[in-house]
Amino acid sequence: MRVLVVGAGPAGATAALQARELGADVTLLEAEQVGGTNINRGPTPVRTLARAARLARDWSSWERFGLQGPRPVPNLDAVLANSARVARYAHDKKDIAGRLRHGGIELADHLGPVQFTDPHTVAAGDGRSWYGDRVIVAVGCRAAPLPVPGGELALTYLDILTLKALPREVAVIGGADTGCQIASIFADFGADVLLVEAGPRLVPGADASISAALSLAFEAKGMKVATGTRVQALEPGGGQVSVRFAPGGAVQHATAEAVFAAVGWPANLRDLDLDAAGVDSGPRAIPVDDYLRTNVGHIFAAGDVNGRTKLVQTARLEGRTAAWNAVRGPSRQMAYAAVPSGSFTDPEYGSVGMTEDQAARDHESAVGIARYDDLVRPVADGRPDGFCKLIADRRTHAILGAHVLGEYSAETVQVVATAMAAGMSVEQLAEMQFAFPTFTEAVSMAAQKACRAIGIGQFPPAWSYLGPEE
Ligand SMILES: Cc1cc2nc3c(=O)[nH]c(=O)nc-3n(C[C@H](O)[C@H](O)[C@H](O)COP(=O)(O)OP(=O)(O)OC[C@H]3O[C@@H](n4cnc5c(N)ncnc54)[C@H](O)[C@@H]3O)c2cc1C
Ligand SMILES: NC(=O)c1ccc[n+]([C@@H]2O[C@H](COP(=O)([O-])OP(=O)(O)OC[C@H]3O[C@@H](n4cnc5c(N)ncnc54)[C@H](O)[C@@H]3O)[C@@H](O)[C@H]2O)c1
Repeated sequence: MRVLVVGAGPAGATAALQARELGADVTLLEAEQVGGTNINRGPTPVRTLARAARLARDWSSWERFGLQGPRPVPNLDAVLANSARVARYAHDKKDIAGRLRHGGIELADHLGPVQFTDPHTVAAGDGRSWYGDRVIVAVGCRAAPLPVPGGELALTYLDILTLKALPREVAVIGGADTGCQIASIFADFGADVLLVEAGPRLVPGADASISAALSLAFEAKGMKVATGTRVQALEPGGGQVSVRFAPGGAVQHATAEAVFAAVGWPANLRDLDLDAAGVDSGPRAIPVDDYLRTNVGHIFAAGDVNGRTKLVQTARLEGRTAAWNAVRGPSRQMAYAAVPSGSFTDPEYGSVGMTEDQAARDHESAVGIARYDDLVRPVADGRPDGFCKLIADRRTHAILGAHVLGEYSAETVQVVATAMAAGMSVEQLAEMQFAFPTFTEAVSMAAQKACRAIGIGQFPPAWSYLGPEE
């Protein structure tokens, strides 16, 4: 069997490896460089940048720890070179392309966008074409343009990696995961930051408690946050960009040296010519069934392109699942109940499973909240602002979700994700030992509190908790 995989990000590269492992002849076609958004442009270099910004900001806490010294000054060229170094690591040190080829996968990269010419054939601009008995589309997404007058003046996350100087005033439009990340990085580098989100709260898909706490934390470090207001226009003037928006209905103009838009993440469908393959798509994604099949049975769509969850870890698992179903027939379904995710904003946030509002729709739920300042480690590390909220079903005691704001959020929710995947009950989680002193102890405390709310388990208040019980 011949399997064609289009796009070599985490979804496509994993799909190719899995299909090859199952014995298929595999061709992997990539417009640019193996690694996709993940390694080349998005999480990997931007996370490295966030680390530099965070180190710069940590200077403000030195005094509390009895340390003295001048404020560090970012050398932007060196900061960006380090981000590029980490992104290159996967290519230079791990040699992903070499390993794919060594594993027997025919890899054709730097092709420019390829397109369908019929339901089994994909062609590149140089005239070459490839046949597949099965085709896995894994072309990912891109930053949406800002659809307002002057929208072309806005930069995107891609432009951060080629900046020539750190802007002193930054406006970020779109306050979901990408926008919050960009805003937080520039704030930590010392810029004045305005963050504008059309929805009623930052990160509209997050648990409401995370959105509220994140807004407060951003404002506490000097950022301006405007929610419930859509940017209406951008205008140039005097080397700056003026941003028009209308919080509460009254029109306001803010100026910034640099404006970044993070207003959506539609799929890379433009160049694919899906019509030639008979594949139905919406404007932003290719719909798939639980086996990741499109409406055309032998064509699958994995990763961001199918619009389900837009995360690296899901892209990888969807790549494996699509390849399995392509080679062995539709026998593996995707499940999304325990997908952990986390941001590298300052403060970080992370989540897994249902939000409290979602849980309340179908469950009689109980909530346990552990505050970071009730634990030793966050206080010792000078990061006492944060919490872990754990949601459980009162009747079945199943763990429904967890939401964490503060240091190491993504690592902390991973513990809960593992417990959920293992089918543990909330009391089993509450009985577990957690290493001391760690941030993950928040999970233990939140689970014990959820048990107390349900009325199970007879847990005493944690011995180190000295304040009044809520
Ligand atoms: C700034 C930023 C930060 C992020 N941070 C995180 C994070 O911390 N954690 C997380 O889990 N996720 C994060 N994400 C999301 C993550 O990058 C994506 O979910 C992930 O990369 C999706 O993998 P994919 O394989 O579906 O697509 P991609 O990684 O986008 O790969 C798709 C590949 O297809 C290629 N391609 C496109 N069109 C064609 C064509 N016509 N022909 C051939 N090839 C084509 C592209 O060149 C690309 O290499 C972040 C995204 C951004 C933008
Ligand atoms: N750390 C992570 O895991 C991470 C980081 C970045 C992105 N991602 C993923 O990538 C995907 C894309 O995220 P994203 O944040 O780029 O896009 P998004 O589509 O999730 O959010 C875009 C935001 O822009 C707002 N918006 C749209 N038009 C606006 C306007 N005119 N004015 C003000 N606000 C406006 C929307 O209300 C929305 O909240 C998401 O699924 C996300 O989970 C993950």
